[in-house]
Amino acid sequence: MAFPKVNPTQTNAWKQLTVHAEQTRDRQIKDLFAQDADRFKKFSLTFEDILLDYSKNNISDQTKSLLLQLAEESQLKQAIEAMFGGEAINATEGRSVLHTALRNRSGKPVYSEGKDVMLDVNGVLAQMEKFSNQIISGEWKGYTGKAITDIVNIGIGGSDLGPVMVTEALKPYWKSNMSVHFVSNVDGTHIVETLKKVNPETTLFMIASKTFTTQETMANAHSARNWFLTSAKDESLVAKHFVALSTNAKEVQKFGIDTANMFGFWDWVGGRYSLWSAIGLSIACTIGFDNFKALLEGAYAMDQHFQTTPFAENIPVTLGLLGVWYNNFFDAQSHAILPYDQYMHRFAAYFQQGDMESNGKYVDRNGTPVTYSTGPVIWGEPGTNGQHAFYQLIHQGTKLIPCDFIAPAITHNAIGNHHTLLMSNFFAQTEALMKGKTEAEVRDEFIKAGKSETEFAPLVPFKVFQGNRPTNSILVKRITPYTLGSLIAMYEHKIFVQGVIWNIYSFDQWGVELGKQLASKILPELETEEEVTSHDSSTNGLINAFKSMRNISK
Ligand SMILES: O=P(O)(O)OC[C@H]1O[C@](O)(CO)[C@@H](O)[C@@H]1O
Repeated sequence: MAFPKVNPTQTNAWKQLTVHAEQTRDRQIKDLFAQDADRFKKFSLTFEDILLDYSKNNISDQTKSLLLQLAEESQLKQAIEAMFGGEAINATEGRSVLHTALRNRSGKPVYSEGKDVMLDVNGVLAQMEKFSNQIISGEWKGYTGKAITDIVNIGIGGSDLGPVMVTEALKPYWKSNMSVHFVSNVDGTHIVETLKKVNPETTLFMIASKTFTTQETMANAHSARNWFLTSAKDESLVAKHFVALSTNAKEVQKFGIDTANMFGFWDWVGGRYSLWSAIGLSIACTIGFDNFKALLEGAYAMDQHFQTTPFAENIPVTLGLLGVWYNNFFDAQSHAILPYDQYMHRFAAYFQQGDMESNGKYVDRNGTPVTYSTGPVIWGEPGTNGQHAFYQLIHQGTKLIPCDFIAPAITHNAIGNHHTLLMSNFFAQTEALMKGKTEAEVRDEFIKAGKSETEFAPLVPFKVFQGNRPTNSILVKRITPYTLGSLIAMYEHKIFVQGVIWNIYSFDQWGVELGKQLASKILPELETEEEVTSHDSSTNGLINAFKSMRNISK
């Protein structure tokens, strides 16, 4: 049975949190530390090699217990059971949500609306294992008998961002004879620039698309096929160089890929949750199947933690509730993800889709517009680059931006003292954001530097930091396939927790449809030279200006 639809604002916890937020708005996090020597111990959690320190937040025991009460009143427990139990919780698409089944390493069945899906899941994993071994060992040959050296994954959104993020994050695990490239944008530049780097004799194209109808992906796939055939000349050779990762066998066949070269998945895998499925084939062929399996295992371990750990010690639940606290009671509009690990440079971009496509909804599960704020804007860049770009606003701007700082204790590249330098910044930033710098401290600094009152007085206000900016620190031992799997699953479940509390459907994405519909209406209009009059004056004006600009003879 589906979990109940609870309007969060009608819960007792929400009402109490509203009052509590008013009373604690000006509370200083640094004072909370001064009052409690055990604060770090109290507000940090460990899971295997992951430490979450959430003590640098504007929370007390009372805040935590009210947030936990909100989770209870929102029926989060039932919602978690409904998801893992394969209920059709993606109601607007009539589907269950079972990316967790893709990494179920328990050997136990998982049911999607009554049917065990594990036979199919394990079947595709076996197919991926065999294939990735053939590619990496060089046993799979291209049309001139040479081994594959380059993989080009053609996909967009969830069929691109996950594989890009994971292959980048796990670069130290790449097999030495293999390179991977990603083409997503329909802008011809993306495919053209990629094709310049590869050789048709040694390149394998993975056409990654759940639906196999996505305009961008199909356009890129056709261009890649034409480019390949210019060299190979013979259509039958496509089989050696093109595979499909999809749920849609009919469209795969229509494109000309033999279904023997198709790696399937199912409609209960959301695009933005699909890197664990056949969509992860580019990952498996780059880091090897053993490492891909470790990624799944790390995610499975986090799934277990999420499913079985009491909410008070549950990492995704804690992160989700903290996000709700700032989003709904402090008007925070965005949330920054800041990995202090260069390899994780696409992590924030990955969760931009993961979070914003999931929780960017203004209609609740009853079909009624919500009266409260839902998903935040997710953004971020790796430290320390972000420090020299946008941290100014986080430290001294007018907006509250809760941040997650993520860093490994052990680097994959121990060169000089780089990692110690990096980590000193990691620790300093969260301390600075929390403590700030008072006027008295600023004045004291000037005085110690020998400056006179008349010299420094005008500068004082600019050098004050209010502090009290909340952060989570996520410290991991090392970024391994296993730990990365756990971290990704951690954020996936955080998103789920928030979607449940906001009473929205986190697993559909109707908001991307309107633009697609209008683009397909405009496309034929761009293919003629006729003046366009069917739109508003701005759109007409722009289209007509474009037509005249592109016409070089005019
Ligand atoms: O895998 P497909 O079907 O090509 O879809 C790609 C992406 O398009 C979307 O449907 C909408 O942007 C995403 O949810 C999805 O990840």
